[in-house]
Amino acid sequence: MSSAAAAPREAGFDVDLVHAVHSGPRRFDLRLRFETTARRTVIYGPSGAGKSMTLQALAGLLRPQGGHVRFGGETLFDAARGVDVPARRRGFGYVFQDYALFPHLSVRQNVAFGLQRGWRNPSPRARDPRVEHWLRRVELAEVAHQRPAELSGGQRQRAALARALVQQPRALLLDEPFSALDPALRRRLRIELDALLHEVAIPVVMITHDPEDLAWFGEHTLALEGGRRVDVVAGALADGTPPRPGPGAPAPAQRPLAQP
Ligand SMILES: Nc1ncnc2c1ncn2[C@@H]1O[C@H](COP(=O)(O)OP(=O)(O)OP(=O)(O)O)[C@@H](O)[C@H]1O
Repeated sequence: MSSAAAAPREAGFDVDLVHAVHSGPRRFDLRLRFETTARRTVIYGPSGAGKSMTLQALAGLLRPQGGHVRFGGETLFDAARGVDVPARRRGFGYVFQDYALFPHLSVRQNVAFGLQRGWRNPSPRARDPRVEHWLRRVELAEVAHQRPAELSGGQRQRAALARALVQQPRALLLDEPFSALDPALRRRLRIELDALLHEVAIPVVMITHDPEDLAWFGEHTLALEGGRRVDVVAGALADGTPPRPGPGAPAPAQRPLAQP
């Protein structure tokens, strides 16, 4: 269904970030270089490591002071050459930590917003087949008329994913996708997300501080601390598979999309 599914398998990131921020006497320096062609890259580290800054730089939501961001050989940002492709034109889906759904819009309008070019609200009466497809796919068709406040935490996450995926992104950027959920729900939603990612088959970069996310999704892991890559963070390896398998996770092919 998506052009994203046709993305070349070798499509990957080549990233070199140099960025410093100051807050009073405190200074934080991000110096991060990595390349990945993995389907699932997890940037893992404690609070304040620079994970959000990194993800925002990939998305085009933050303009680093130096370095470059390339995807599939295309330069999206290059400080030296003055290249900075706007976020909208990078072709990435972004799911925010708190999902950033519009509270005054229905679920259907929120998903349709992913297709908008401007800031006008999508019509509540419009029925775009791409929107309807994703509402069905993430099992939100029944609640499509409801507002985000009337959804469960899991449904809100699925609405945010649908809004990101409806635009047929060539990669998906996930900011701590489970942190807003209680622990019992996290496991179920990891299974759901895993199944969805298998289906859309586009590269995913996830940032997290949760070792369980690493175990589930860390095909390629970058451990980050104090704005730098490190070899080990809380038992995770810096450049490869996490040290232990998922928590009794079934094989991917057996993982169903859980019911709401
Ligand atoms: N606009 C800013 N001004 C000053 N300092 C900032 C700014 N944005 C981020 N920082 C600092 O930069 C560092 C990295 O922030 P970042 O949000 O990337 O961390 P993180 O790893 O995503 O943390 P968390 O897991 O808590 O979200 C932190 O020390 C933060 O306080």
